[in-house]
This record gives sequence, C-alpha cells and structure tokens, in this order.
Amino acid sequence: MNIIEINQLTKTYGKARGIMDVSFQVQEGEIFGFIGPNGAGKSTTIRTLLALIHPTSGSAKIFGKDCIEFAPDIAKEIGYLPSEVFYYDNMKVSDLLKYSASFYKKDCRARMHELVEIMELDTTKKIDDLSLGNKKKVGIVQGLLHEPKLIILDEPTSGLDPLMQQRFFDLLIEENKKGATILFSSHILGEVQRLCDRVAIIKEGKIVTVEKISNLQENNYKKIKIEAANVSDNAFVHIAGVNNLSVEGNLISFIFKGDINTVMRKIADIEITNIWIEEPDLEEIFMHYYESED
Ligand SMILES: Nc1ncnc2c1ncn2[C@@H]1O[C@H](COP(=O)(O)OP(=O)(O)OP(=O)(O)O)[C@@H](O)[C@H]1O
Repeated sequence: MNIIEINQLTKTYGKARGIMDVSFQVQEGEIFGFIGPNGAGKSTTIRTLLALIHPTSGSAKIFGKDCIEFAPDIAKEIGYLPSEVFYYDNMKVSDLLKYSASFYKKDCRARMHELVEIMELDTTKKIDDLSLGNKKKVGIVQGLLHEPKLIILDEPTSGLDPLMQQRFFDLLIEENKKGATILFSSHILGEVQRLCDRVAIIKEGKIVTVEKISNLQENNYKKIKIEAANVSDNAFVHIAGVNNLSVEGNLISFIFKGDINTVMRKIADIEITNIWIEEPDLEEIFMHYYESED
C-alpha cells in the first residue's frame, strides 16, 4: 500500500520554478530518502504534501486521501520536522511540549517523557536560551510524541552533534520497526545511504530517478580505473554509458552504466598495466546524475 502518492505535482512561485511534474510513491513501512542539493525543491514538495502551500497543478495523496482536501485529518497521523524550527521564544520547553501534545486525542505523556530522556533535553529551559541543536531536539520530540504513522523529516540532522544524530537515527529505526513510514529529505548522501531503502533524486525541481539504494550502488554502475602508459581519454569518451571521465597522469577513471562488454572490448585494445573495477559510492553516482542530465 502506498502511504504517499505524488502525481505530477507542480508548484511555481510567480515566474520562479519551485517543482515541476514531481511524481513518486512511498510504500507503507519504507524509509524513503528524498535527496537533492539546496534549492532543488525538497521543501516545496514536502510543504505541498503538508498543505502548507497549495500546488499549481497535480495532486498528492497521503493514506489514500487528497493531501489538501483532507489536510486536518491527515495531520493527526503525521510527525513533521521542518528544516528550520521557529518557536515562541518566551515559552518553557515543557510548556511547548504539553501544548503540542494537547492537539492529539490520545495521551502522549509517557512517550513524550521517553523522548525527552533519549534526546537529553532540559525541559525547564526557555526556548530562547536553547542552542540551535537543542531547538532541533525540541522539534524531534514534538514531531514524534504522538507516535505518528508517517514521519516527514526535512533536513533533520542540521545542528545535531554526531552522538545525537546517531540517537535520532536509532529512534527513527525503532519507530520504523513499530510500523511508521518515513520520508527523509536531505542533501547529505551518507545519512540517506545509511538509513533509507529507496531514494528519489531531485534536481532543479524535477525528479531525476527513483531507485533502491542497493540498486544504485550494486547493480547498475561500475567505477573503472585503468593504468596505461600511452592512452588518452579519447578511447572512452564516445562510449555510451561512460560518465565522470577523468585522466590523471597514467590513470584514466570513469563511472560506467550499461553493457560491461562494450568497455571490456575497448580495454582489450589497449596495452594496460593495471585495472580496478569497483562499486562507486553514492556520492559518485549522484554526481553522475547531476552531470549527465545537464
Ligand atoms: N516562497 C518562495 N518564493 C519564491 N521562490 C521560492 C519560494 N520557496 C522556494 N522557492 C524556490 O523554489 C525552488 C525550490 O526551493 P526549495 O526550498 O523547495 O528547495 P530545497 O530542495 O528544499 O532546498 P533547501 O534545502 O535549500 O531548502 C528554489 O529555486 C527556491 O528559490
């Protein structure tokens, strides 16, 4: 079952591009990564899903319901952590959390206290006196205290130190095991690679690909490095599927996607001294998407 279903969603800000024709689905129980550089359109997509802004065209469903029409219903089952958290600075953390919990019918106190312990949050402080990282922790507790069915995270780790990041990830994995579906937006590949099952890559407002992380890494791409005394990149530049081609001294390297035999035949024509064929890491694959689509 699809928990999120996005169909040709477009949002323009006057003449400026927001997102164009964005479509993808997130299945129940998935941890789904949404990745792209700053300004690619991640927040615009998420804010449309949450009905914080309205789409110019296209539509999206959450739990099978239109996300604009049924926004208040849907909101009860969503935990959302925005990329930037703003609060009434004069409030005490404990009051803010109680206020947040009051929006839900169920009693959230037990889970709220657990989360406060896990994130080592001092609830006696005023929001105003908190560091950026501690404000983020408030957002995390606030987003998870009602044990939502769907957790939407927009760049959630900025400001958290590595220990807290790890705790937060453990928390997400725990929620996911209990049945929560997670949409995790980030521009940091490493964290998406660690946490997510599938990923949608967005560039300049458009989805470039939706793939399993394991597929991205293992099946389709090879990183090939060749050492040869007399060779230029001309030998490979015209082969379809060759990307990120670079030459440094006697070393030629590139990422290859396609029928490996075409490259092997080319290599057989060259006098080589060494060869390495490796799995590229996500960062290199990602670069390929960004360069080849230009
Ligand atoms: N309120 C707005 N008015 C005009 N343009 C906007 C507005 N909000 C976003 N945009 C534009 O829409 C595009 C997508 O921005 P968006 O914030 O969705 O990207 P993002 O991938 O979330 O990046 P970031 O991580 O920097 O937030 C950008 O070109 C941005 O300038």
